[in-house]
Amino acid sequence: MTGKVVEVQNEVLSIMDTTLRDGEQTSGVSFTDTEKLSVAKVLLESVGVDRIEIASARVSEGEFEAARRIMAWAAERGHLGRVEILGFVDGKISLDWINRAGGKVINLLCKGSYKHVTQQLRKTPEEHIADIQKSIDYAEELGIAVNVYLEDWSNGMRSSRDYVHFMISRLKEMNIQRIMLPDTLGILDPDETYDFCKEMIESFPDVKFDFHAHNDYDLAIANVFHAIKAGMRCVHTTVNGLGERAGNAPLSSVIATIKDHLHMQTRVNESMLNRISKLVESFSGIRIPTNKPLIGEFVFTQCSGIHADGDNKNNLYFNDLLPERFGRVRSYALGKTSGKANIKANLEEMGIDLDPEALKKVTNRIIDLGDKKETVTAEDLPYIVADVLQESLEQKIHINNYALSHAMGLKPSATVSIDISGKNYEASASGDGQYDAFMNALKNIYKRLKKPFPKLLDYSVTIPPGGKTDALVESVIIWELDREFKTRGLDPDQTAAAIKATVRMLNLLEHRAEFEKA
Ligand SMILES: CC(=O)SCCNC(=O)CCNC(=O)[C@H](O)C(C)(C)COP(=O)(O)OP(=O)(O)OC[C@H]1O[C@@H](n2cnc3c(N)ncnc32)[C@H](O)[C@@H]1OP(=O)(O)O
Repeated sequence: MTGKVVEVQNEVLSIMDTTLRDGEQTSGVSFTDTEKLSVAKVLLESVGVDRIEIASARVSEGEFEAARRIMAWAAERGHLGRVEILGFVDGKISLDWINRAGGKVINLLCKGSYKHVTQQLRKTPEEHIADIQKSIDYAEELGIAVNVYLEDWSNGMRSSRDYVHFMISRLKEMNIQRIMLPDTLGILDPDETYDFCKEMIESFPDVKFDFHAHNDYDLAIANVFHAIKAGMRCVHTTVNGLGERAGNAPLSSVIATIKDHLHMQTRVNESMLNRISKLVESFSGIRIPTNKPLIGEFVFTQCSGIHADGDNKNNLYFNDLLPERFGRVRSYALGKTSGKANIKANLEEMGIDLDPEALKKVTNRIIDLGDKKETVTAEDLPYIVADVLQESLEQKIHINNYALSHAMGLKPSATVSIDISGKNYEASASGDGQYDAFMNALKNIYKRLKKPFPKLLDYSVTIPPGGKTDALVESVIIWELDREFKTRGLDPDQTAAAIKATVRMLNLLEHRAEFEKA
């Protein structure tokens, strides 16, 4: 244990997640209405953020349909006040759009800097206030609640502070729930964030403020931290930090920072953060970097042997950031920096017990492979062990033959003949692609034999840089059967590489069953 005594404050901070509005403003990202509805459901009901922003008014028919479906669901589930839509100061246009979609809260995009109001809208501040008042009056008629974004507020605080004060002193007299302060271009540093937020809170103690960070200097999390220190009680996030340019403050990091560094609470269920990250990764097509805090593939993987050794000795490297909190598990990487403790942990996980001499030999072989830039995965271990110990790990499963067909206008098909422990089995199937057809044929055989077949979770193909079409292609497939595991295949042909990774998986399952029996 750290031994640090911290006082957890009872006040609960609130989170407004804008993955479905600002997050979708990531270049190349566009969610379908069904994807938006799924993310909205998980965010509000499983993750437990307080509010979500789901769309900008006027954007498109698709955006309207998504907003309409989410609002219909929110009405059924009693969440209407938690779902917000950004709208513009454009008379009745945005409000009518939101009303037709069933929306009950508009986040009205107003100007937070003198430059923006005078140069973009070409209005005086008084004219802008008058237009905002008209929107608010119309919102009231429609029964729509209003929050106000002061767009470009951070720039406004630097270059036209009087204008910002003028706006808020007028807005606070209007029928507005919250004023949302965005660092629209991500220009702030933590000290400025603190000072600007403090100034707002001290000057307008009765106003409810939100702080909205952007990550252009990689300071979004630090700025959120300082905004809360200055007294902000609601911050905006996006899942995986999606958002325009460098993105917004990532939900998972904000939640962990609030809990572990500010010792405050939110209503968010930490154990769901990994799930929502994966969902948004798959819907957005934006891969999570492997080293992205809390949600990246390798952030709970110890690479250094010394750390693994310390974990075995009274948990010497304990810290608050336990993977289990976020629905994840710690793993130990294999490579040239893994010592025997790392390797032992992996072997134990697979049920393999080696004497110290054998363990040393296996460790040296893994270090050798790492030096040659080879990727070593836990699933390679039985092969390395067998090789080093000069036993050959029997290949129980061989592909005898396969034929794949791909013809324009016809569904791809595959015929597979496979040898399992000396017996031949054959099956044919069609699929969406040649590999899919191959997998369907294999699954038919496994179904017939009543053998478990893992779920394919992820499939990635890497070709060496340079675009040589005859070069080796590496296919890495992530499977799930009780737990996740990974296999690789190398071949100049992409489908053949995937088939090799699949055969390796089948053999591993056979050996795993044996290890588990032993
Ligand atoms: C900080 C943020 O992230 S805010 C994000 C806001 N969201 C979006 O912009 C995404 C969706 N936007 C859109 O689909 C489009 O921009 C639309 C539908 C809103 C408007 O489209 P268009 O009519 O083609 O205008 P365009 O996209 O060029 O926007 C510029 C116009 O918006 C006006 N404008 C800018 N800010 C605002 C505002 N807050 N309220 C009202 N009008 C505004 C500009 O003055 C300009 O008007 P002008 O053409 O009369 O000079």
